[in-house]
Amino acid sequence: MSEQLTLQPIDSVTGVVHLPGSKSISNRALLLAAMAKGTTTLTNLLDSDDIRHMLAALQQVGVSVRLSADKTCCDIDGLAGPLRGGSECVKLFLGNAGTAMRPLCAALTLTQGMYQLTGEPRMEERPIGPLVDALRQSGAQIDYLKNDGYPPVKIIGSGLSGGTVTIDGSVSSQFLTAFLMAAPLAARPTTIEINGELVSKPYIDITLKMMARFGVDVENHDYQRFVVPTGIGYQSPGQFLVEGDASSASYFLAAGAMKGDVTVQGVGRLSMQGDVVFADVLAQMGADIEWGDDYIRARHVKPLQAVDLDLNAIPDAAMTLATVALVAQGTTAIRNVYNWRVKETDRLAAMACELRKLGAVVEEGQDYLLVTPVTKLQHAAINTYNDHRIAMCFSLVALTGTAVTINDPGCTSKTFPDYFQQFARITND
Ligand SMILES: O=C(O)C1=C[C@@H](OP(=O)(O)O)[C@@H](O)[C@H](O)C1
Ligand SMILES: C=C(OP(=O)(O)O)C(=O)O
Repeated sequence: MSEQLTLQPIDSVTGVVHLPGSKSISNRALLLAAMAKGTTTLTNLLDSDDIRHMLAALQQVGVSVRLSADKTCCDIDGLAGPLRGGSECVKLFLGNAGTAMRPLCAALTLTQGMYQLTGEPRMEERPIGPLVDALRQSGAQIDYLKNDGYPPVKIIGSGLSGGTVTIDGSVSSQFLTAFLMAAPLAARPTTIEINGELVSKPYIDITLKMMARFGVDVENHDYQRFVVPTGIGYQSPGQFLVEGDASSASYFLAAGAMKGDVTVQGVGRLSMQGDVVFADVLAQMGADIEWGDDYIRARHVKPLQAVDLDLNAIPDAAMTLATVALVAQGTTAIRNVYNWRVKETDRLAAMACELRKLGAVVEEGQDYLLVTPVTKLQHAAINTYNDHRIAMCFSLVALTGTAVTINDPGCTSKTFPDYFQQFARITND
């Protein structure tokens, strides 16, 4: 039987949490630094499974990386161009890291090598078809090794031609992010047209800001069309500080809003991550929120009220709202989150199932979740489906006056290996 962690009811939470580095920024920074001219020193790099997979893959394709003993500081000697393969087929295992699988799939088409990209069983159920379709329009040779539209894939690098391509933006923004980051090294400039409504838009802002930090400016025509120049190539910015992870911040901010006073250090009003607006959601519910340049403080000052929101822009932090809803007055609606179904697990089904075990009243729609609390929740053992965010979200149940058992708490290693230690540090019981 896998490990379990039982959290007893928590009276209140107080304290300051120094956030680990952002997953989204860490993996983008590593790949951009690898293709850039010059050496980049990354600080506050996240040390977690997703980043480990990206680092290992980069080392397998010719990138020299020097990691500090605590693995949060990293020097990367850029290749001043595409990654490198050998004459043999290189097998890259990428776990369940979407931010490694999708961007590397695009970047490796620029090389002259041959690669197989594989991952955990769940990765084989997470789509990659829209990205492969777009890359093929630019001349890439990619084959599916098992099921059409899904990893594992085989890439025969031969470069990207550039020109105009169309990409489906309705399932994951990571497909567009991946293409954008590869496009500056194509033979000609690329115009990317978006089919369907682009989801998770703020992640594209992260991509564009980071590409700009590495010297490449992309034209964004209202998230419908992007024009990427060639010929400039990526330039190392020298030093690059990775912001704290705004999705990881959501659990601590939620805890403060529910029952105490918590400050997260490492993200604030200057953040490039869309997920910081989760603090505005908490403010709308009645929490007192204070913004600094690189901190956010959340305080409970009165009972929280339910909200009804379209959270397509912040799919990861939106999950946190599902457990905050357990103490809000009224029915909380989390809308337009269809793509929860294609992430670490089917998150709409999983959240609905586990919230019901606690006694909450839940309606699961095709792309929404309605959560209505009950006066007294019941203790339950929460299945986490190998989904770090389910484990972290349900830790908040301990703030409702009910104990909660988290099955397989170690699954937080995807993005936040010591989450439960950090959570324990802010609890007063
Ligand atoms: O680009 C990124 O860094 C991410 C984009 C989002 O995915 P989708 O675009 O698939 O929603 C998010 O859920 C994921 O955790 C990280
Ligand atoms: C969806 C997530 O991960 P990935 O980067 O693998 O898509 C997540 O971290 O919630």
